[in-house]
Amino acid sequence: MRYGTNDVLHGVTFQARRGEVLALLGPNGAGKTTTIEILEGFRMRSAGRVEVLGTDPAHSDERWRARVGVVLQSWRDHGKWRVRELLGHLGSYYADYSTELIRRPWNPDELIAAVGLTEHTDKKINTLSGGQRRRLDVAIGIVGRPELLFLDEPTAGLDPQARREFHDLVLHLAEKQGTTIVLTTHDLHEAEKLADRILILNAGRIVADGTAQELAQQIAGKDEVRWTYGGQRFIHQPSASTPFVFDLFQRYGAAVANLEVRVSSLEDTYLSLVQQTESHPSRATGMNSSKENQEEAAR
Ligand SMILES: Nc1ncnc2c1ncn2[C@@H]1O[C@H](COP(=O)(O)OP(=O)(O)OP(=O)(O)O)[C@@H](O)[C@H]1O
Repeated sequence: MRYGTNDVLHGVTFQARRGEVLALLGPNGAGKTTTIEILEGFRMRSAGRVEVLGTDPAHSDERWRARVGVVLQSWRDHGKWRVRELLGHLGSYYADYSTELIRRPWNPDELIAAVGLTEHTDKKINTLSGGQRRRLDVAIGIVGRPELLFLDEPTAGLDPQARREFHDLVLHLAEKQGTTIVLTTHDLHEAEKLADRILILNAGRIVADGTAQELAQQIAGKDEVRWTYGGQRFIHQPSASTPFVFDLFQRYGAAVANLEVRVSSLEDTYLSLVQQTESHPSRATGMNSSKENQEEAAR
């Protein structure tokens, strides 16, 4: 993707599998929204090949659009409509695309309950709070029971309870309804909790691709063991913390006090990957762990 003379995506290559929750992480301006807008068919790419549900989104039709759900970063419209009225209306566009397997649209009352807006069914949209509005955005995105759902920072502005309910909804859609979900987020815990696979983008390049555990393994030796012995404080970063701690106790027994083992978190991995590729941009593709990407790099 190029804006004017500015290349903002460079060789971004990945695949989302059916029923998978894929999270795109990356600092501000990394290219997450641009990537998903290209996949949604909202933005024309400058070059490259894209296939979504078997179709190039740049040449998609209504039938394809009915199978895709989109929750944008912000969407302000229809302020005077009421919640149920708007969902009923938007849902009606999907009725023609109902199939034996996927009944479209989602019943408005069931959908409203699923996103936790039952108390606000008859409220005008411009009277909803920011978080209630975000729940409605999600309802609008899934009203057509999409096979593939794009969520751009879906939980920004949600309170902890709404966030948890939203997580349950995403897991339900993926596990029970087989919906493929591609989401962007700045919340690493959210990515870890929801995503089967995480892509980290930095400055328009994929710098990592794998499960949270695989990404953590790429940054080896980051566990931190802290303890005190004889009144002195020690900190060590062993390559494997369990044998290290075992050895520590074998040597010093109960004299080891205040023991803490801090296992490297996705946040550590993320920061480390982003910092490494900032100082050594050429390392970016080498950090890519997915098979497809390694094959792509080899080609
Ligand atoms: N319409 C546009 N014209 C020119 N440049 C753009 C346009 N939209 C985005 N960009 C640039 O493309 C790059 C990627 O932006 P994008 O919005 O995809 O990032 P992001 O990872 O989604 O960021 P954020 O986390 O802040 O939402 C940025 O450098 C941005 O300035």
